[in-house]
Amino acid sequence: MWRGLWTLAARAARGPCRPCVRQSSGAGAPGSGAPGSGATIFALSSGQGRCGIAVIRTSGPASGHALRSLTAPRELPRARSASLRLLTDPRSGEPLDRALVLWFPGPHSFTGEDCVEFHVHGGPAVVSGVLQALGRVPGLRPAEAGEFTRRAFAHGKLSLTEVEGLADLIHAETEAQRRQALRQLDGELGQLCRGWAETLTKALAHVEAYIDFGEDDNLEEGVLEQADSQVRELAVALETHLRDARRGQRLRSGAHVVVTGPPNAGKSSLVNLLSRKPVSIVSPEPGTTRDVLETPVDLAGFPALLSDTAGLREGQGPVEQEGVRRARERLEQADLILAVLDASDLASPSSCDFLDTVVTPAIARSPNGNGQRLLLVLNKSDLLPPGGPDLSPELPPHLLLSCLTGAGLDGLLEALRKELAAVCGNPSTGPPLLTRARHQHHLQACLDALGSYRHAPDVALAAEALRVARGHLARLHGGGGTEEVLDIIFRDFCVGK
Ligand SMILES: Nc1nc2c(ncn2[C@@H]2O[C@H](COP(=O)(O)OP(=O)(O)OP(=O)(O)O)[C@@H](O)[C@H]2O)c(=O)[nH]1
Ligand SMILES: [K+]
Ligand SMILES: [Mg+2]
Repeated sequence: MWRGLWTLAARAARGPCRPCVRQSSGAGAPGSGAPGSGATIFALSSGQGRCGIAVIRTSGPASGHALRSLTAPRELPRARSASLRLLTDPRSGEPLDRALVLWFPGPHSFTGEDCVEFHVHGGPAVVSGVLQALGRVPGLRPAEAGEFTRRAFAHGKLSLTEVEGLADLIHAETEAQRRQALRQLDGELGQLCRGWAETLTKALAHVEAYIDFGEDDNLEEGVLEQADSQVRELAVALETHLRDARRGQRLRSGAHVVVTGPPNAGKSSLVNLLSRKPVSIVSPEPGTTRDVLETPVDLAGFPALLSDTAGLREGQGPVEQEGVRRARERLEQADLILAVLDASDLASPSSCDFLDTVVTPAIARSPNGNGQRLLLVLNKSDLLPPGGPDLSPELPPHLLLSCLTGAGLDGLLEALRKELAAVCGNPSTGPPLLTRARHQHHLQACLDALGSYRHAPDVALAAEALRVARGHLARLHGGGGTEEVLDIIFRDFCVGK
C-alpha cells in the first residue's frame, strides 16, 4: 500500500497548496462545437415519400427570419404554439401550402437554438417547394445527417449517452430494444455515471486534502481511509456492471441464436418457421444446408440473429465437411443454441452422437453464469405414435415441436422469451445496461485506474490514478469532445434528426 511509503519525494512533487476539490474535467459538458454552427440548417425531419403531413425543421439564428420570409402575415407567431399560416415563396410570392408553423425561440428548443417547424401537406411537390424556398433564404443551408442532434449535444441539451439512446430509439425494431433505448434516452445511464463520478470526486478531494495539508494540519481523521473505502465500493459497482455488459450490447445488436443438430432433424424447417420466411432450402435429402445462413428475426420481442447450419456428421464429401466445420465454428459464437433432433429417430447413431458431444457438454457448462445457453427441441412430434411419445427418461429437458403442423410452437416461443431475457437482460428492470462497446471500454479503463490507485507507490500517483478514472467516466457520459467518437455516433442518424 502506498500510504506506508508516503515519502518526502511525494511531498515535494505535490507543488503548492491548491483547493481540495478541483473543477470536474468536464463530465456532461458539451464536448465540441457543432460543425458549421452559426449557420442555420434546415431539413425534412419526417420520413421520405408521400405522406399526410411532413415536418420540415430549421435550427439556427436565421430561423425567425426564415419563418417571416415564408409566411404571411410576416410577424412571428406565439412561441411554442401551432399557428396556421399561408406559406409563399419569398422570391416569386407564389403560394406553396397552407401549413401549421411552430416557433421555438432558443434556448427552449430541441437544439437550444432558435428553431422552426413547418408541418406541411406531405406531397413531394409541396415538400420540395418549401425546401427550395428555405434554401433561397440568406444564411440557410441544408442540414447534414444527425446535425440537429449534434447541435442539441453541443448546447448541452442531451448528454452523449442520451444521444446514443435517441439513435437507438430511431433504429429500434423490437419491443425490448425500444424499452432499452427509452431508458437510455431518459438519461438513466448518464445518471449512474454522474453518481460514480461524484464518488470519485469525493475520494479525490480526500486524497488531495491529504496531499495539501498532510497529517499534521487540522485535517479530519482518516481521510485516506474514507477515500479507500469509497474507491472499493465503486470498484465493486463497476465490476457488477461490467459483468452485465455483454447483455446490453446483445439487446442492441441482437443475440446470436444458432440452430444445430444432426442432418435432416428439421433445422432449416425451424429457421423458416421462426423467421416466417423461406430463408433456407428444406429437403428430405440429408446434408442440404452447407453454408451458414443468417437471418435477423424478432424472437418473442427480442432481436436475434438466427443462424441455420449444416447437419453435424463426419465422413462425407469435402464440401459438406467444410459446412460442418463452419457449423461448429458458429456454434462456438452462439449466445443461445437451439439443438434440434428428430423425435422419431432418437435412437439413431447420429442422434446419440449429437446428444453426447453437443447437448450434454453444453448443459453441463451452462446456464447460471454468462455461458452459452441451450434449448433442446425434439422436432417431428407428428411422427410419434398416437399413444403418447415413448421417449427415453434419460433425455435432458426438452420441448416437443412439429414444424409441419406448428404444434408446440407457442411453448417454444415462450421458452425462447425466457432464455433471451436471460441472455439480453430485461430492459424494464435492473440497472441501465451498457449498450455499446464504447461504454464497456471506458468502464473497464476506469476500473483499471482504480486498480492502479490501490497499488500506487505514493499518494501523488494515487491521486493521478483517480483523475484518470474520472476522465474515463467523463468520456463515457460526455464524450470528452473526442471528434472521432462524435462522428461515429452521429453517423447513425439520418438527415433531419
Ligand atoms: N413429418 C415431419 N417432417 C418434417 C418436420 N420438419 C421437417 N420435416 C421434414 O424433414 C426433412 C428435413 O428437413 P430440413 O428442414 O431440410 O432438415 P435439416 O435439419 O435442415 O437438414 P440438413 O440441412 O440436411 O441437415 C424435410 O423433408 C422436411 O419436410 C416435421 O415437423 N414433421
Ligand atoms: K435436409
Ligand atoms: Mg438444413
